[in-house]
Amino acid sequence: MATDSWAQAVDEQEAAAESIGSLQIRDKPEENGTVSIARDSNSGTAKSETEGETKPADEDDNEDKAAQSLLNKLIRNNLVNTTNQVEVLQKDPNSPLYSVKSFEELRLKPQLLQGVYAMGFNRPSKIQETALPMMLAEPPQNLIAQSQSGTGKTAAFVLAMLSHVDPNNKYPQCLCVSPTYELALQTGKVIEQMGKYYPEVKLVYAIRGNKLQRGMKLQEQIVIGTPGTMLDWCSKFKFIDPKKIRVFVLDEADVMIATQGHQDQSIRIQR
Ligand SMILES: Nc1ncnc2c1ncn2[C@@H]1O[C@H](COP(=O)(O)OP(=O)(O)OP(=O)(O)O)[C@@H](O)[C@H]1O
Repeated sequence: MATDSWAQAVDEQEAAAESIGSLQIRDKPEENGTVSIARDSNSGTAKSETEGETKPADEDDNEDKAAQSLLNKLIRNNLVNTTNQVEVLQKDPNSPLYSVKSFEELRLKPQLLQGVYAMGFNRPSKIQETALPMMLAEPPQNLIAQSQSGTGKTAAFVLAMLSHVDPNNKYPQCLCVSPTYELALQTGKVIEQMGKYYPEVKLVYAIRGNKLQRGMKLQEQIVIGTPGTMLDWCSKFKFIDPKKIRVFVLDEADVMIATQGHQDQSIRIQR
C-alpha cells in the first residue's frame, strides 16, 4: 500500500473498513479476524460480553462504535510496522503526532523506557507529550483526553498505569475499564508489551469467563476489564479493594457514557 502519508493511509483504511460494515464483526465472528485474534489471545474462548441479550438500538450503535474502534486498532497495528514514517510525522508541526519532547524528559522508570523503545517509539506523540506530564504527576491528576484515532492515547494511559504502580504492593492499584471484551484484550496486550521489562508488575483480566474463587484477593497490580465484571469484582465479590486504587482509566469514555448500562456501572466502580 502506498504510504506517503501515514495519516492518509490510516484514513483510507478506516474508510475501507466502514464500507465493509462493522456488523459483520458480531454477526459472523468465525469469519472475522477481529474475533479470531481475541480467541488467539484467550485460548479460543472469545465471546461477546453482551452476547445473547436483547439490547436497545442505541446500545447496538455504541457496540458498533466499540467494534469499529477495535477494527481501527487492528488495522493500525499492521500499518505501524515501520516507525520511520511516524518519526517523520512527529517532526511535522502540522501533524497530530508532532512532538518536541523526548521520553527521557518524562523521567520514566528505566524498565518502562526500555519497553517503550522496544515497541519502536522514539518520541512521544502530541497527546502523549501534553497528557503524560499530568498523568505521571504525583499524586496523579484527573484528566479527560480526547484526540484523533491512532494518536497514542492508549499508549499514554498504559504508560501512566505502569508508572504509578508499586510492584512491592501485591494488590490492585490501577483499574482500566473498556467497553468490550475484545478491546480489553487489545489494551492488555499493550500493557504486556510495554511492561515487558518490568515483570514484577502483573496484569489480570476482569472479563466474563475469568472465574475466580470466592473470597480470594487479587495480587495483580493492574486490572483491565469490562464494566459488568469489574463492578462484580469490586462490589459483589470484593476481589478488589477500591480504596487502594490510584489510577482509574475509562477507555473509550464516549462509548461508555453513551451506553446506559455501562455508564451506570462505570460510575459505580469509580465511586
Ligand atoms: N510515541 C509513539 N511513537 C510511535 N508509535 C506510537 C507512539 N504512540 C503510539 N504509537 C503506535 O501508534 C498506534 C496507535 O496508538 P494508540 O493505540 O495508543 O492510539 P489511540 O489514540 O489509543 O487510538 P484509538 O483512538 O483508536 O484508541 C499503535 O500502533 C501504537 O503502537
